[in-house]
Formats: sequence, C-alpha cells, structure tokens
Amino acid sequence: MAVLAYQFPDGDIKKMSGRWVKSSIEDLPLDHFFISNFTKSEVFYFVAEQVIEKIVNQSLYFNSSDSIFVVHPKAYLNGLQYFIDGFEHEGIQKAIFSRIKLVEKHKEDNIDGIFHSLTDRYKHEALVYLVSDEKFGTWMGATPEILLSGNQELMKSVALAGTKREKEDEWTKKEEEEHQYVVDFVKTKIASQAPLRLQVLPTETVKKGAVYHLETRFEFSIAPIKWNTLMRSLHPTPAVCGTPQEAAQKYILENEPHDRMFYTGLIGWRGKESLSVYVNLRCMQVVSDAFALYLGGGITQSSDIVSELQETEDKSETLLKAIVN
Ligand SMILES: C=C(O[C@H]1C=CC=C(C(=O)O)[C@@H]1O)C(=O)O
Repeated sequence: MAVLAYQFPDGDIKKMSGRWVKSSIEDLPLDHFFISNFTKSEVFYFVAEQVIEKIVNQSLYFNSSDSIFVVHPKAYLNGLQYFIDGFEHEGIQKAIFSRIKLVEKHKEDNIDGIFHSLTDRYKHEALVYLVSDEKFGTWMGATPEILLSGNQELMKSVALAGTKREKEDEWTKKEEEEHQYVVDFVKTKIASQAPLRLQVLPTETVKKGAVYHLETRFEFSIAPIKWNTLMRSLHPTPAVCGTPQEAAQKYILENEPHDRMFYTGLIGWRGKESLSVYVNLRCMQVVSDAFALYLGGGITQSSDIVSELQETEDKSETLLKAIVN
C-alpha cells in the first residue's frame, strides 16, 4: 500500500494511503506533499485516497538490504581523506561527504511506534515523515532543515550548518567557516529574486535532535510566482552539497560510494497559499532487515577525518533514540 504520514513542526499528525505519482520539479502540481532525490531527477507527489489510523508493517514496501551499499568506518575514513585530497585540484572549498550506517531491524520492530516516537520527540523542531511505495521502498526521517517556508506575507529560509555535540563546546573556526558558506549562498540566491524586506537574523546556536547547530534565519517577502524558481535555485545549498555548487555536486556524485536517493533531497508541501519545503536530513531507508541511516557532514580542507566520522555518529542518535526505544 502506498503510504504517507507526516507532522510539520507544531502541526498535527497526518496518516494516509493513496498513490505516489512520478513527476518533475518543474511540473509539480500545487497542493500536494512531495519528495525528491538529491539531484531532483526523481520527484514524486502524493495523491491521498484514505485517512488511516495506524501504519501496519505488513502494508509497507521494504527493499532488500542487499540494495544498500555500506562501507566500514575504516573505509569511510580512507574515502574521506581521498575526498579532501582532491579539493585543491577541483577548486572546491567545501563539500558534504556522507555514509550509510546499518542498524539491525527485528521482526517485532513496529514502524508505526518508531514514527510516533519521532513525532513525540521532535514535535517542535522537525518535519517528521514516513513514505512508502513499491517504486522506492520505505523512508522515514525527522529533518530540521527548512529550505523555504511561509506565505505571501512572510517567507523564511534557514542556513543550518556547523555541528557540535555538547552545548558547552566552543565553535571552531572550521564550523564557523562552513556555516558562512551556506549563509552567503542562501543570501545571494534570495537577493537575486528581488524580495521585499530581506532580513538576515543574527546567527544562533540551536539544538536539533541529538546535536547543536549554527543557524541563521532569513525573513523576507516574495510573490508566489517566484516561489518555485527560488526553491529550485536554493537547492542544493552548501549545507548538503558544497561550494562552488556545481563542482561540489559533480564531485560528490563521482566520489561517494552510494546513491543518496532521498537523503539531502527536497521534501514537503507546495501549495497555492503557502509552502513548507525541507531538505531531507536525519533520514533512513527501512529495508527488509535493517534501518539504513544516511549521515553526512560538511568537509573543508581543515576537517579532521576522525572528528567528521564522530559527527556522523552523533547525528545518527537523532534517529537511533527512536529506533531503540
Ligand atoms: C548533511 C547533514 O547535515 C547538514 C546540516 C547541518 C549541519 C551540517 C554539518 O555541520 O556538517 C550539515 O551541513 C546531515 O545531517 O547528514
């Protein structure tokens, strides 16, 4: 059964069965929930048919775990060093490198229960969702990263990059730098659409799931006719791709050992009156006997590879807390 369940921050939980329809980012119909892959070459929107009470494991589509390409942490470290070593030659200042962490799934693991654990935990701070279809299997996540959200009066975007585990840890120069790449990129893309009243709010430290991030919020007003163009030009930001954007995207596609699929793609609602579009982070593919967690981090020439591996482990706790409970 094709399923969609979601909860926007401070919103109600919705669960429904229906159909996932393949589309393109240019032709997405309004007033539908949609999801795309990282490169936006695979886009699906949902046509709801029936409200459902409970998500039943047996009604979901699980791909086989053989389809997931996982590398051992040691191979990840070697891959990451190789990734950084190529930056100079490719003229890259920052790029995101990701990995997949597999967590065993037991027969008794109840997907509906995990979804509710996520909606309870991240009620105020994330778009929590579950999507399932025979075309792409089952994906779940709790993403804190708003790409574009608002209405005709007030539109928001957010630069979210730079991660630490403990509140009292100092922000390093590397984290501040990687955050600034995102701020500069988002500001340029918004400004190029000639918005009204663009405000860049002071950068703050925010807790999102199991970790702390640097966050800079943008507020402005922009005509609905420009929403789709702005959404497409903002994604992928250097929070999930890199700087310069095109070179970083090419480099990621050539060097990451797995296909990101929905991880770092777009997800959310595009309506006539409002939109609420997120970047799909802190997500996992639920396969036949495992949870495949997609985890990444912003890499610069000053990255320490062991700390970057640890950062992906820290980020994994956002989902692990819900899986293990
Ligand atoms: C790419 C991810 O996080 C991004 C968002 C916030 C902080 C990030 C960082 O500090 O590296 C990443 O840019 C991920 O969670 O997989």
